[in-house]
Amino acid sequence: MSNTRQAIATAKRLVVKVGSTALTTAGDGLDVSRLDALVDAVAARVTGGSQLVLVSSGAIGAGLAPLALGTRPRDLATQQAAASVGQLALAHAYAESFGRYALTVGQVLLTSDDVVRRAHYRNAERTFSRLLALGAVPVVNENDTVATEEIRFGDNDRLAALVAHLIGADGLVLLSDVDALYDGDPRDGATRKVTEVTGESDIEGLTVGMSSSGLGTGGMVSKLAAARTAAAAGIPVLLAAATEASRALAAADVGTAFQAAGSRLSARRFWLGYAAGATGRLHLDDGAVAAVIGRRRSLLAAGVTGVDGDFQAGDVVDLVDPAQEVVARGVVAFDVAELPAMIGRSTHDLPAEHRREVVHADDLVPLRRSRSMR
Ligand SMILES: Nc1ncnc2c1ncn2[C@@H]1O[C@H](COP(=O)(O)OP(=O)(O)O)[C@@H](O)[C@H]1O
Ligand SMILES: N[C@@H](CCC(=O)OP(=O)(O)O)C(=O)O
Repeated sequence: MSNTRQAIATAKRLVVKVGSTALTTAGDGLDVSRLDALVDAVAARVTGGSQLVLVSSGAIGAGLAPLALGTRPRDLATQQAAASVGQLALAHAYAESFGRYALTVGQVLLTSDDVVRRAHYRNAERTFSRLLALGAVPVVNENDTVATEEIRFGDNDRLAALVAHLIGADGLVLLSDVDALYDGDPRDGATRKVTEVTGESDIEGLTVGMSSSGLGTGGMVSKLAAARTAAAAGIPVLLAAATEASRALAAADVGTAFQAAGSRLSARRFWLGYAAGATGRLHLDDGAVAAVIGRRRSLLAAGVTGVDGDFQAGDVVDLVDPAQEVVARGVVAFDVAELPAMIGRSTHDLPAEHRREVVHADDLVPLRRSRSMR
């Protein structure tokens, strides 16, 4: 049994995310028997003393049949209408199902603003901690009915990773219709199951694709990204089939386990690296990349080769290497209009009011993949 599976089996605080494909079918909408089976597994952990947040997709899928929509709509307005109908059905089904165990559920519908803006992030944190302290099971989804194309998370895998860090979870379980990560899309024939991911070398060269069902959104791409985000932030992750939820929550040898990086990122650094929205980009030369990523130094104007976007001092920006890969994120100390006159110049050549770091090391989170997973 891996350490990761053991950590999840004994986690005191846990986030479990279930995908649309595990709960709904296009023709029939919500499948209450599958939902009940999931709740059986989850309720066992809660009655056993764990605090658990359930992130559940399925609102759009559950709204299709009642609205006589045959397949998942492509346009946002119809998706929002389906989610409006489906979320009610979903919340009702969860309340009934957890009720079998005398457990109370609380619905939490989040938009990306609730985590992207730091003050809202803290507010969401308080809501979760109060609900958990009161013994309720928070059931989370994106607030699809009001989310516009621009502000959407779009996939609940990322939302689940963000919530896991937000509540200080000791584990994240991603449940889907597929039972593990494979080295290629299992629909394409012979593939090898990946059971343990301990670092980048375990996922290099994998072919990771989109959803097969037409109901799910991000496919394995978003699951892998979410698993890596959580693991990099110090949270062990297990990806498994929803039909094996009980076993997955009890350390059985199922699914793909993602080992957590040694240390847990602080709430502020996690928010900065993974939750905040970047409003611009700073382009770095190789020397600056080495200083910022390798030696964890502040970014100086001398190593910046270009800027784009529309940002002000205090905003979050992406730091991009010469190959255009985002290697870090940080809080920029200057407005976009101030930087063109400064870039490429040594700090001592700059006027006194500009003689400081462009991004201070304390406000910078490296994202480049190294031996550990980021
Ligand atoms: N390398 C891979 N390993 C496993 N599944 C993959 C891979 N590439 C693509 N997939 C597809 O991803 C799907 C799961 O994603 P999705 O349908 O979005 O699930 P959910 O609704 O649970 O979020 C699987 O059904 C599978 O067809
Ligand atoms: N918020 C949407 C689901 C979005 C989503 O991520 O779906 P999935 O890929 O099935 O987890 C809904 O409830 O229909």
